[in-house]
Amino acid sequence: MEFTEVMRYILGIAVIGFGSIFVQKMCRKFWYRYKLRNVEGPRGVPFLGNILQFGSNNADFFKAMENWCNEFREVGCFKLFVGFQPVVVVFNPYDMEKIMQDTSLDDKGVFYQLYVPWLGDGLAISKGSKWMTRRKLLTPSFHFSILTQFLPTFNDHAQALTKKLCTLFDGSPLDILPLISLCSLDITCETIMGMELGAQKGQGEDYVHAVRRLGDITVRRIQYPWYWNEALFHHMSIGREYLKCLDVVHQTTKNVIRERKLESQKRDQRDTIIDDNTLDVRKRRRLAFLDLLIEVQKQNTHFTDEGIQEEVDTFMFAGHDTVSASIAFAMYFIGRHPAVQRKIQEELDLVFGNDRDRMVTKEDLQKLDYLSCVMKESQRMMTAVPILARQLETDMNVCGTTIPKGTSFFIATHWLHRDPKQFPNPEIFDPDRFLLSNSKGRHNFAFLPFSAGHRNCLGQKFAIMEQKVILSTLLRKVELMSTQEIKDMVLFAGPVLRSVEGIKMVVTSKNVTF
Ligand code: HEM
Repeated sequence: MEFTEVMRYILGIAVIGFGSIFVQKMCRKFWYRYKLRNVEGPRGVPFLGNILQFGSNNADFFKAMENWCNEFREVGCFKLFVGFQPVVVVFNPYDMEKIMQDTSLDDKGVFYQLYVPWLGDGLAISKGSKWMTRRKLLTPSFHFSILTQFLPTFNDHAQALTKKLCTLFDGSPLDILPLISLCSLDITCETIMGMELGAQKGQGEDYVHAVRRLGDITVRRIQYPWYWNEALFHHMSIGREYLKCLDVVHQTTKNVIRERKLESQKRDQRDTIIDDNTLDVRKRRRLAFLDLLIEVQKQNTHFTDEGIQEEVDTFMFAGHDTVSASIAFAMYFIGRHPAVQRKIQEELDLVFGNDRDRMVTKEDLQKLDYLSCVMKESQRMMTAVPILARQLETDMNVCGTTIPKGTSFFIATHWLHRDPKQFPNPEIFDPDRFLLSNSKGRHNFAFLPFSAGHRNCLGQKFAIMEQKVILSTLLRKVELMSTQEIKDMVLFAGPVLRSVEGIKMVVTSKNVTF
């Protein structure tokens, strides 16, 4: 056979191959369109679905979601097509309850697969027996009584942050988020990984930046199927940037693991903490999260280095980016509402008296009720993880119809939290709506900043404790003022909620010494 004939032959096979895949996908899409005919949604175009309406960046996508959620507010759900993939966006409490309580709905789906190069098949992404075994293993490390052992670490880094904010700020508005991220990264590294990173002292900025870019780029990939193929993606400029960031992040976590393993070997030699082969709960509790994984690996050869790496990457990310966004937005709202700031101050005066330096104790945490309401209201207005995803493995009855298996859900908690039936005047910041007396009659699934059900946030108590310690330390020493209007904030999810211009604030020290 001549060369041109061979080429023609190969080309023919390729055309038939791609053609049949294309026809198959089109038939599948028509089938989904038929099955989802009772769910309203914006009109898309053939092949691309609604992709062209997503705009050219993550902020445009967020705005498009906002407009659609407003348009379909009455029904509380709508459908989209991301290329050939059918998606139902849900943001009403009734369907939320069904989704969150269905323990068989375990698959985070095609979109979360794009997080795998970064987070591996760790706790946030895995499913089935792998997820269940790991969740069972790790849950005791997040019990309230264990977390209170971290209070000295929370306090130390909260005080370092306060000092930094007081010295850096000179009366002009500055973006507070980068400083809070470094503080939160220090806390995550020390409490979860058992290692001092020194991010507030200048280490780790490259890690924080790389995590941000990985998040932004992954959300971008979710919107555009032409970024989904790994091999092709790695040859694009955005893909090359992604790989560089991946390297920074994985090198950082590998170093942490290496150091802790060395430490563990030394400990074994000293034969102090772990003195037999049974990891009973009491002993687990004395171990940092990463040390626990290392000890488990010693006794279970199936638990590989890769297994440790994916959990470390998951917790390093989940533990710092969400918390720092939540704290920064809470500071923003406090800075915009002087009356709220005064009320917090009164509560702090009651709990701490004139003592602006005292460490926050677990008893203090339980007394800071108004601060809790402020944190909740801030999470309602600016939901740190604004959209979650799932994929149906069996048909499910939601949105008043049967949604066929294979459909993805976008669980849009940011817009769930703006339901005027559950939160009258949802655009008004009002912490009092979370007072016990004002919460009566509200649907149990109307407020889900940490998700709910079996896949809820494992770090919820950790996050609340960290936020309370940082805010109550900070607000005893500084006054906050936000100059930015909320309506001027351009928001985007990457995957944690952020503002394009950062969160600009004026921080004024209350004439205190450090
Ligand atoms: C304010 C801070 C935080 C918020 C708003 C938040 C929110 C969430 C949400 C909404 C989910 C569900 C994600 C999904 O279903 O796709 C989740 C899962 C998770 N979060 Fe958090 N989170 C926070 C802090 C933390 C912290 C501090 C840690 C750990 C130290 C953590 C660890 C996790 C893990 C491991 C999962 C996956 C749980 C599973 O699937 O079993 N989170 N978080």
